[in-house]
Amino acid sequence: MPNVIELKDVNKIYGTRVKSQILYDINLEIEENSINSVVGASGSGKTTLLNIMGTLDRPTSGEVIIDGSNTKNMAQHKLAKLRNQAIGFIFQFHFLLQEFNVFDNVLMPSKIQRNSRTEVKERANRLLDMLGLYKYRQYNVLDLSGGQQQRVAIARSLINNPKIILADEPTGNLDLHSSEDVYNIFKQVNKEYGVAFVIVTHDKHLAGRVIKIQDGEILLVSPSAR
Ligand SMILES: Nc1ncnc2c1ncn2[C@@H]1O[C@H](COP(=O)(O)OP(=O)(O)OP(=O)(O)O)[C@@H](O)[C@H]1O
Repeated sequence: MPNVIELKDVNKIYGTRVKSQILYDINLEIEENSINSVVGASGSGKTTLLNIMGTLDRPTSGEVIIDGSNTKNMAQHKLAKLRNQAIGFIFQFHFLLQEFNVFDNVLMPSKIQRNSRTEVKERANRLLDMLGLYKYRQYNVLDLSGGQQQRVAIARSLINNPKIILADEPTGNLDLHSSEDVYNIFKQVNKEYGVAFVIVTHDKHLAGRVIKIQDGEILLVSPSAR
């Protein structure tokens, strides 16, 4: 299987005067169509790692290759385009726009791309249908439950047909039932759309290959459970 993300000798140091190294020599490959869970104690560097994988943050040294493109010397606007095309993001707090309805929130990341409007709208409807949200299309996002709001965020992350979804504690704010719902949706999306998932989680709901981080280093990588 080709890799959709490759990290080569990635180090991350925060601070200029007082330096604090957060990641040490990370080498990691994320295969197309795979599910990966990133676990580790609080402060071990999980979010930093995910942000670097998503090109939201740059490593201090090392290389990040996204879908075959090395991002090391990539101009900011090219990087933004690659990120928007290849990666969908899901966060613990969904960051939905409260002044827009469900449908428009799902469409939001597609505004930057030059895709056909009709196609994008059809895709949004299909995703909302798959996620059991079609009848809420016109609702204001504030009128939905926490679990439903997170499902809107999942639909939004899929609108540009990404190869990769990066999810940072996507169920951190949800009850057990809604959390199970989210993981089942991830498995379904992975199967139907072939999207690779990297999920930072504290949950017992580990899915797929487990990547354990300790003090900024990869402690172990389990084989894929699939
Ligand atoms: N922008 C920043 N500047 C300086 N230090 C930072 C910055 N972002 C994160 N850190 C530090 O890096 C370390 C790792 O943080 P990170 O958020 O990656 O950990 P985490 O494993 O995701 O933790 P948690 O499970 O609590 O979310 C922490 O000590 C944090 O304080």
